[in-house]
Amino acid sequence: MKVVKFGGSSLASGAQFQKVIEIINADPDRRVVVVSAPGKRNDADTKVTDLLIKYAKHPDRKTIVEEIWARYQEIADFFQVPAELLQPLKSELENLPQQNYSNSDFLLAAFKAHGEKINAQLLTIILQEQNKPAEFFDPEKSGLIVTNNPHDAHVLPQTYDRLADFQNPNKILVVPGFYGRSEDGEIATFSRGGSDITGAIMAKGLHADLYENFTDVDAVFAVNPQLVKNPIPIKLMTYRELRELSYTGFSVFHDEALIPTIEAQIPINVKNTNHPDLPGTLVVPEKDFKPQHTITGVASSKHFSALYLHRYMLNKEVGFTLKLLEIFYKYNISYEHMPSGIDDLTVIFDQNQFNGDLREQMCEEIRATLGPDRLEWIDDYAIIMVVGEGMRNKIGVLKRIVDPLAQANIGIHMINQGASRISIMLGTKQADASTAVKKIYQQFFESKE
Ligand SMILES: Nc1ncnc2c1ncn2[C@@H]1O[C@H](COP(=O)(O)OP(=O)(O)O)[C@@H](O)[C@H]1O
Ligand SMILES: N[C@@H](CC(=O)OP(=O)(O)O)C(=O)O
Repeated sequence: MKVVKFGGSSLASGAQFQKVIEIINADPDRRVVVVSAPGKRNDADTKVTDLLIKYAKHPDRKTIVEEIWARYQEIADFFQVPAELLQPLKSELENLPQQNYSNSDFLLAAFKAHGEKINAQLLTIILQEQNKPAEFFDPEKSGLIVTNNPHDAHVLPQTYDRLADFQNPNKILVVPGFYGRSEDGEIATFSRGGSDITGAIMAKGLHADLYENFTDVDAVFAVNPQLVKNPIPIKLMTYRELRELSYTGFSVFHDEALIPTIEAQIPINVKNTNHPDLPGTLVVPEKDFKPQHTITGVASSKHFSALYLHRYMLNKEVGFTLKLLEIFYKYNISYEHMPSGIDDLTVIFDQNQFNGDLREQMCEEIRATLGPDRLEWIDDYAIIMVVGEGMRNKIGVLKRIVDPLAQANIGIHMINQGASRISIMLGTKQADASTAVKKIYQQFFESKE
């Protein structure tokens, strides 16, 4: 059995829905279909999820509801869905402001989730009208239970016990991606792009043989195709390679979605809805992989800040890092990386965690508690990740990475090699990140060296 997930770009219009239905029909093993909300039809378009966020903020603006509904109506018209079958979906959208929510964050989460919920119900209706045994899977009623974080929920283990009950070889289960029911009974979404996570949860919970993730590109490429024209497609890669690259900017697959598939050792096939006959990218466990290139891919992410701390004899001081981590814990801040020297420590954070004067307060407490000789906050921080199982045991890889950066006059603030045996992480200024990625890609995939 295969779980298939279709991203927003694959479901952005009636014509795209038609391709999706052909893909489902082409393989009887495709029995669990996870859908995103309608995405962009062109560069100037707006994703339905973003329209729903606007709607949540201005629930009395009729024009926004009309704009959202028009997206679904266009799809329904393409398939000539009878109006009476659509009315309940339209009412569900219109009645969102009248429902009860425990606070404004859960209200926003519920509005966002309805992009997927209405799309899944619509696809179910269209398939049923075509005499297919489609059934809507309701994450709230069916027990896709997640933590109480309204916009960054995580699946809870009890979900997997319940999902096993949904195995049915005679049905096509249509599942809205992106959300679940929180422990307290409200809708909570995963982080943006999180329908990939739902697909992975369903694949693990229903013991799929393969998780097919359909999107709008032919494969996962060795570099973001928005940075380099026609980059080489990756045919085969490992879970951990994709996880490191997704984490650092390969937005084609959500980094958290790797976890359930790794736990269940289910291969992932990233494919293009517009060219379903192409093989796409197959993501597999390390045991099934033999590297073809020294590096598999290179990515960058620019949303980081760094805290630099200097204190002589740091290496001899028992409990320094413990106290620092306690302060992060108190302020509910997670950190991404912590490279250190004998008297120095750099802590790299996701910038998006710091609102208002939180950063100032936290730094003040660090000063007061730890008395560093120097404390510096660096807002302009990007991370470049060079990833490849093939880098292990190869001599001179670091030289090949840093040479083109030196030639391009790009300063490197940090290098972290060894923690993850299959990646080298570099810190640069945000303005240098894209050029650095292009130069590294050229070095490994275009130069003859
Ligand atoms: N290395 C990469 N390989 C392929 N696509 C990438 C890569 N890095 C970023 N992307 C972007 O990811 C996009 C697909 O992801 P996304 O927009 O989330 O699709 P979907 O709507 O299917 O969920 C592509 O259109 C591409 O611009
Ligand atoms: N619709 C949600 C979830 C999602 O996964 O979307 P997409 O498959 O279009 O990336 C979002 O925009 O974040």
